[in-house]
Formats: sequence, structure tokens, C-alpha cells
Amino acid sequence: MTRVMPPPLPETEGKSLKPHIMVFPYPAQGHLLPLLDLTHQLCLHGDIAVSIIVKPKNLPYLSPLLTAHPSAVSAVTFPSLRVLHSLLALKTSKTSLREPIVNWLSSHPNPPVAIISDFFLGWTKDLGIPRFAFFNSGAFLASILHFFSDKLHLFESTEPVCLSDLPRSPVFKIEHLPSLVPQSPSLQDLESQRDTMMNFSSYGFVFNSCQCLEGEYLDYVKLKTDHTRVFGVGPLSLVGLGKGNSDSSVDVKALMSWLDGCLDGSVLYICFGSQKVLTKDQCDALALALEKSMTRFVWVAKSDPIPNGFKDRVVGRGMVFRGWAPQVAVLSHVAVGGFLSHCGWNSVMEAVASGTMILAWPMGADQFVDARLLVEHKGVAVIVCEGGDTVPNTNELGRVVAETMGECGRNVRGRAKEMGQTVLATTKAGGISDTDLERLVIELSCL
Ligand SMILES: O=c1ccn([C@@H]2O[C@H](COP(=O)(O)OP(=O)(O)O[C@H]3O[C@H](CO)[C@@H](O)[C@H](O)[C@H]3O)[C@@H](O)[C@H]2O)c(=O)[nH]1
Repeated sequence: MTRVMPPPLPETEGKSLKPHIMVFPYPAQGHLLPLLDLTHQLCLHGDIAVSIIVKPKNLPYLSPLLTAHPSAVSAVTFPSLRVLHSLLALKTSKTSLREPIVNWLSSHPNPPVAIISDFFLGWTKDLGIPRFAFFNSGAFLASILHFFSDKLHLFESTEPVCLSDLPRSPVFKIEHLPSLVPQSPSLQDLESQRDTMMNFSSYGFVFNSCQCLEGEYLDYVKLKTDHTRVFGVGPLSLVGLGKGNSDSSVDVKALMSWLDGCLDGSVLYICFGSQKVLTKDQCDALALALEKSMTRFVWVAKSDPIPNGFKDRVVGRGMVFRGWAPQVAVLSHVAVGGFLSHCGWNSVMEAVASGTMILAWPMGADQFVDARLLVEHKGVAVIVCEGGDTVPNTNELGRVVAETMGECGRNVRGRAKEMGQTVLATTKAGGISDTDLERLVIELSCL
């Protein structure tokens, strides 16, 4: 084991030690950052010490947190973390990690009273201290995972599945179910199922979600776990640990000043998360659809193959942004009226918090579930395309984009704005997410 930072020192003799919490994020950006945001919130709300288990290569992500809370937060790393790079590797990581972590816990002068770990790390429930499973995704997803945790047999059919036990009894096509739902008795799927069971027998649950967005599913999780240690503390993106418009690169400045020159609500922001890269056919189709739509847009294209000449054809009306966009800042810019998104949960929470309507193109993972919540349950999004490999019909996509960004989208936009205001209020002092955060801090301090 290599300690990166010294452990939090016990306080002066006679004084009681701060409650010490261990935090273990799954080392992918979409998982790591929300859990760091949660840690920031916990430190703001309570006098606690936190040790974060982190891969050495992810240490730079901790800088804002370590700067904000130098005496409360420290980083810990273990050699066996270095070799872990895939989900499967991390899921089976208990063999190499369990022992060093247990030794670390027991030899600490102020041993952690609880661990908050990513829901991909179900096995951390067995480290001998109460474990809070952190879901950087929704309670609707968690409810679905719970529903399937003892129902592998449902996949013998190819018919759509009715989740009869859940609020609203949603029906899903098999191919739209979250990829984490075990779909066969294979070793990997059984492992996934075991992880889900470990999650649901954990001491508590923390969701980057909130009552006004997912109240019925947060309640469902409480019902199924038979306790109230279920905390909806989102949207965590609002705490802005370096996620605002702090990037002052030339490209980001150009992007923000281009937005400044656009009419309120006129721009469609397009970004498919941190990982997805579109194929050439998908890029060609999206580019043509955008041309036909005559809508203003910002398209965040990481390494996506944008067609030759496209930028020139849309100059003045559209912008292709290469690199990492300041998404939270862009979504809260008044010029942005819609967000073409794959519906990854972080993007969902950021859009909802900013009151921006979503044009949904769910592609995989939990994204069909997230889109269902937004489109059918909340009415703050419309579906414009479906599937990770789908090449959209350019006429159809161009028409839907133009209509939704125009008059036809007025109601959806209005509901998204209203939802944004409600969501914002939940994180203010006395709001329900803030109250849940307080409840969580009290729970941790009493362990
Ligand atoms: O140029 C960019 C691109 C992304 N982001 C941020 O990156 C995050 C992207 O997260 P998300 O929208 O959740 O997408 P993925 O990165 O695709 O997330 C994965 O992890 C999520 C959380 O578990 C799942 O919901 C998704 O389905 C899964 O694809 C968001 O905070 C964005 O603000 C930027 O700030 N700038």
C-alpha cells in the first residue's frame, strides 16, 4: 500500500476525533466526479475526515477537493489499483484489494466508521464497516436492477418485459433494458447479479438524484430495502467543483462569446457524454439533419469524424467544438434552448438543473431508462432517435429538431424550465436534497 497523503491526524488529546469516512469511487470520470462532488458537500455540511481511495492516474481530479478541504480530505492508493482498468477487472477486484483495505482500516489511528462506494463496487459491503452504495445514476435504474435481481428467467422470452412491481409498471423492450441487468446465466452476468444483491443489502444508499425528479422510485428503494437510509442529494453538479466556466482556453472563450451573440433559447447544444464517438455514417446523417433544420447549434465532437466542408456550410449558424466543453456552463447559458443528448445520467441531472429541454437519443447502458423518465414521466424531453448504432433519417431528424426548437417545443421547454426551478430549490437550505444531505451527515456522525 502506498499512502499518497498522510492520514488525517487525530485531534489534540482530550478532544473527540472527527468521524472518519472512507470514499471509494469507481475510477471512470462519469462515476468519479459526482462522488467527489458528494464528498465536497459532506465536508461543507459536517466536521468529518475523509479518505478517498483513488488510482494514481486519477489524483489530478482530486486537486480542487484537496484545495477546498486541505485538513479534512486525503487520498489513499493501493498498488493493486494500478492494474485495474476495466469494469470487470474492478468488479472482481475484491481478491486483490480486500485484504490491503481491511489492513489499512484496522491499522488507522482513527478508523473509518463507514464507507461510501460506487454501486459498481458491491463487494465493498463486506469490509466490516457500514457501507453506503453511491448511485451516480437514477433511482429508476436502481429500482429496475432490484426488480431483476431474482428474475434471470425473464430473458428466456424476447417479448417486451413488464416491470409490474414498479411504480407506473413500465414496459421495456429487452434491448432497452440497462446493460447492467443480467441477461443470461453467464459468469459475468451472475457476478453482476451478485453485485446488485450486495448493493441492496448495503447499510444505506445515496443517489445523485432528487425527490422532484424521482420521488416515486426513491420511495420504491426505501420500500424494498425496508429502511429510510436512502438519500437523494442531487443534483450534485450544482456544487461546481471546477466544472463551471473556469477553463479559459481560447476555444472555450470563443465558444462562450459565440453563445453571447446568440438569441436567448436559440441554440441546440449537442454532446453525447464522455465516451461515445459517433461513426462516420452517424456523423454524416447528424450533420445533414442539422443543415436541414436551420437551427443554431454547438456540436461537441470529440474525435467524431465531422464531414468535410460541414463547418463552412454552417458558418455563423453552427459551431463544432473539439475537446472538452464546459457543459455545465454551456447548459446554463441563456442562449441554449435545447440539448441533444444520449441521456447519460450526469447530463440528465445537469440539463434538469439548468432547466434545459432534452432532445433524447438514448444509445445504451441506462440511457433508455433515463429517457423514459424524462419523456414519459416528466415531459421535459422528446425522443429524436434511438440506439447506439442507429443512423438517423436526416429528413426526420432535421424536422424534429427544427420543430422542437421552434413553436412545437414550447410546452416541453416550459416544463423543463419549471422543473429547473423546482430542482434548484431542492438544493437550497431547507430544500429536500439539502435536507437529505443533512440527514446523511447526521447518520454518518452517529455511527
Ligand atoms: O465535452 C464534455 C463532455 C462531457 N462532459 C461532462 O461529462 C459528463 C458525462 O456524463 P454522462 O452524461 O453521464 O455520460 P457518460 O460519460 O456517457 O456516462 C456513463 O456513465 C453514466 C453514469 O453512470 C451513465 O448514465 C451513462 O449511460 C454512461 O455512458 C457530464 O458531467 C458532462 O458535463 C463535459 O463536461 N464536457
